Parts: sequence; structure tokens; C-alpha cells
Amino acid sequence: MALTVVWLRDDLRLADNPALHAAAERGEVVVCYVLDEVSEGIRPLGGASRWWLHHSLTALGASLKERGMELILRSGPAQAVVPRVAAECEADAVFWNRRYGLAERTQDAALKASLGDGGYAVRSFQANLLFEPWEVTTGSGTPYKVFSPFWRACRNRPAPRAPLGVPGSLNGPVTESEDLASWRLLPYAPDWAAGLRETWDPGEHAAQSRLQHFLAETIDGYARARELPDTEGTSRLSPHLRFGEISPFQVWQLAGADSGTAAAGDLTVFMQELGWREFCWQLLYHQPDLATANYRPEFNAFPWQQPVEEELDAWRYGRTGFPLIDAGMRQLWHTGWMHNRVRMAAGSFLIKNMMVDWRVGEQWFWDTLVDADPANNPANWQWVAGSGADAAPYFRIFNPVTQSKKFDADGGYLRRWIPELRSAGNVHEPWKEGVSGYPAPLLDLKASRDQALSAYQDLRQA
Ligand SMILES: Cc1cc2nc3c(=O)[nH]c(=O)nc-3n(C[C@H](O)[C@H](O)[C@H](O)COP(=O)(O)OP(=O)(O)OC[C@H]3O[C@@H](n4cnc5c(N)ncnc54)[C@H](O)[C@@H]3O)c2cc1C
Repeated sequence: MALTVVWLRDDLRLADNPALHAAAERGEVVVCYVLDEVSEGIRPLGGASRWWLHHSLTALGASLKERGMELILRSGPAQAVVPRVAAECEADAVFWNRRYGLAERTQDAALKASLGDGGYAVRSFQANLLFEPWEVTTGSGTPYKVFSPFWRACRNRPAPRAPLGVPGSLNGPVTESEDLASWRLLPYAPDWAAGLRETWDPGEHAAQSRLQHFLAETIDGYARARELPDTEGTSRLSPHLRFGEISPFQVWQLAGADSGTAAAGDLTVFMQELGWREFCWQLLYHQPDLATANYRPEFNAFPWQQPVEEELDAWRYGRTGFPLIDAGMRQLWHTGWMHNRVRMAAGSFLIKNMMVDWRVGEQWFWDTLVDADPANNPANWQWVAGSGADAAPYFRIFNPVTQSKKFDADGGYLRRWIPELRSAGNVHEPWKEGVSGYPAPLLDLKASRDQALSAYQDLRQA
């Protein structure tokens, strides 16, 4: 009897899981997840992501149990652990869905070779991106560096495939599994995850409900509402997509099927956001050190300032004295998520007003976001810095006051996240009236903006 080990990674779902589907079609299945915190080059998860992973694995284990299956948990170097699991359960095949980071691809290629040598059938599948990064290239075969032509080229390709269902039947033997609690993915002493628990419900069922809710309630008006941090105007699918609890194919198809009711413009903008996700991943595929190296090497000469720890903490914990930045950073600290417009403003403030290297902010987001994504996070930080592909122009410095007046005119978002400002008259510029208990501005917006502009101009002329 054929028996396939399905090695899950960033694809913690049963539906639209091509590796699982193909394995179930050939015979018995063992589903396994490996916590690999030791293999070289694999970026260790941040705290919020570890919290998410724990709950996502719990949800997946429960879904498998309903079908009479066990989720097999192992830790250690995947290179050794996966073959061991395959040998223990006397499998004849190992399947997985593709990953796109260099260290991950290198690991997968080595495993494919060694398992193949050992007589196993090994297959990998496209599951987590709508378009394989190597398939979308310019006429001369090079990767796209600008989003719009990249996305146009994607849209000119055959439409993404229809998603697969949950395999009709799943069965297979049980082999030894580690205890999830022993992995200590959840924070303890202190337990800082109360806000995450209040806000999120990880797992495939919750991801599906969130998508349904978004398409029924929120997609109408998305193009405008997505800019307003005080509105639930976006899908909040990002952590579910990050951990593969839902696939982009499922989102794509359901959103497309909804086109009868939603305005075409809203759908186009939403699908374009999924396109940005594809774009970030193709950037990472072609520049694997996206989280550590400037995409534009001329930025290597940028005069970043050595951050003062107290000032950095003021940014991290929402005490800069600029309400939009503080509201965003407190939302992030409490819920593990921040609205996109505020992410851009908070990033711009750190990089351009405080002149701190974008990598410092990227690492903080990596630790604190539940959707911390190996491609989206560095690509967006580099976009804000101006050092990335198709990046914001160097002279674009978000003014936190103008931004909050424009996108949170009545101050609802600011008041929600900054209790000190709840009864302030001028919530956008509290320093004008002096609100007790709320910090004075960390810096002079105009002087810091001029300083950044001059540094960016020097860089251009160099
Ligand atoms: C400095 C900075 C850091 C960021 N870090 C991350 C990160 O680690 N992980 C992450 O998923 N997104 C990141 N983003 C992009 C964006 O802020 C989030 O994807 C979005 O806020 C998630 O909310 P949502 O699911 O409601 O988005 P929606 O508006 O509903 O969009 C749907 C999906 O499209 C994708 N998407 C949307 N915007 C972008 C974008 N700019 N780039 C890439 N994909 C996008 C996401 O997968 C998102 O879930 C970052 C943006 C900035 C400015």
C-alpha cells in the first residue's frame, strides 16, 4: 500500500493543499510538521508568530483528529527529521508544497536529492503563490523591478487554477509525535498575549470565516475604506495567508466569484493587494537577502544614525508624542497587527525622521506582527526607506499630523489606542494644548524632515 509523508510548512490547511491532496489520492498519509530552529539560514520566528503557530497547529491537529488522523509534530533539523519520519512509518513517498526563500529552497533541494537516493518518490507543489516567481519575467527574461508591469504580466498569464477541496478521505498510521506544549511557543512569565487572544482566532476555519465575512460585509467600499485605520475596512487575512491557513487561490476565486455584488473598482484594488504579496515574494526569490541588504546598493552609503535606546523605545512602545505613530505602535504591541497606512507612517517616522536604519524597524515588526512575513515585511520596509524595488520616492516623508488629519479626521483611531488623549480637544496636535500624561514630541518634524531630505539628496548626487 502506498504511504506518503506530507511535510507541512507554511501551508497549515487541509483544503486547497495540493501536496495533501495528491498524497491522499495515492493511498495512506502521515501529516507532519517540523519545528526547525537549528538549520542554517532559516529565520527564527518572532514572538507573535510563535504564538500564532502554536494555535494554528492546535487547530490543524483538531481538524485532522475529526478525520481520524494525527498531526505528527517533530523538532530538529528537517534534513534529518523528515527522512526519519518517512522511515519510521515505512512510507514510500514524501510530498510538500513549495517554499521560496533561499535557505528553504536549498534545504528542500538537498532533501529531494537524499530522499530520492533512498528510493522515495518526492514531489513538490505550487500552493502558496498564484504565480511561480520564475515564471513572471520581462521580455528579456529578467525579474520585474516595478509593480505595475509585474502585475500586468501576471494578469496576462493563464488565470490561477481553481482551489482544491479537502481530500475526501484521509487515513494512515500514527507514529510518535512530540507534545506541542513542550515547544514553548507561547509566552510565559510574562504572558503578553492577552491582546492577541482577544483579537485573533488562528486556524483554517477562522480564516475561511474571515474571508466570507470580508466578502459579505467589507469589500464594498474597500478601495476607500482600506485607507481609514479606524474602520474595519480591510480583510485582516494577512496572518492566515502568512501561515497558509488559507491559500491565495481560495481568496482569488471567492473574491472573483463575488464580482456580481462588489464594485469592480473595489475588487480590482483588493486583487492588486494580493498582487503586492506576489511581487514581494518574487523580489525575495530573486534577492534572498532582502531582509538584511539594501535592494539598491547605493543605500549602503546612507548615513543612518546610531539609535538612542530610549528614543527607540519611545517608537517601539508608542511614546513619541505623535499620536498617529503612537496609536499604531500600541495597536501593534497589543494586537500583533497594525493598519497598513499606519505601518507606512510609523516606518517613515523611524527611517526618515529618526534616521534609523530600516532593518531595525523590520526586526521589530518581525518580532511583534502576527503576520510577520519573510517577503512582505522586508520588501515593505525597503519600500518605505526608498532602498527597495519600486520604492517610495526619497522625498516622500509621511507627516504624521497631516496623515492622521486626513485618514482619521475625527480622531477615533487615536483616541481608541491612546487613552491619555480621549478627552483632548486637539487630538492630532496635543502639544498645542498640553495634555497631561502624554509625552511631548520626540523631535522637531520640520528639522528632522529637512535633515533626511538633505541626506537623501547627497545620496542621489553621490
Ligand atoms: C513597513 C511595513 C511592513 C509590513 N509588513 C508586512 C508583513 O510582515 N506581512 C504582511 O502580510 N504584510 C505586511 N505589510 C503589508 C500590509 O500592511 C499588510 O499586508 C496589511 O496591512 C494586512 O492587512 P489585511 O490582511 O487586512 O490587508 P488587505 O488590505 O485586506 O489585503 C489583502 C492581502 O494582500 C496582501 N497585502 C496587502 N498589502 C500588501 C503590501 N503592501 N505588501 C504585500 N502584501 C500586501 C496581504 O497578504 C493581505 O492580507 C507591511 C507594510 C508595511 C508598510
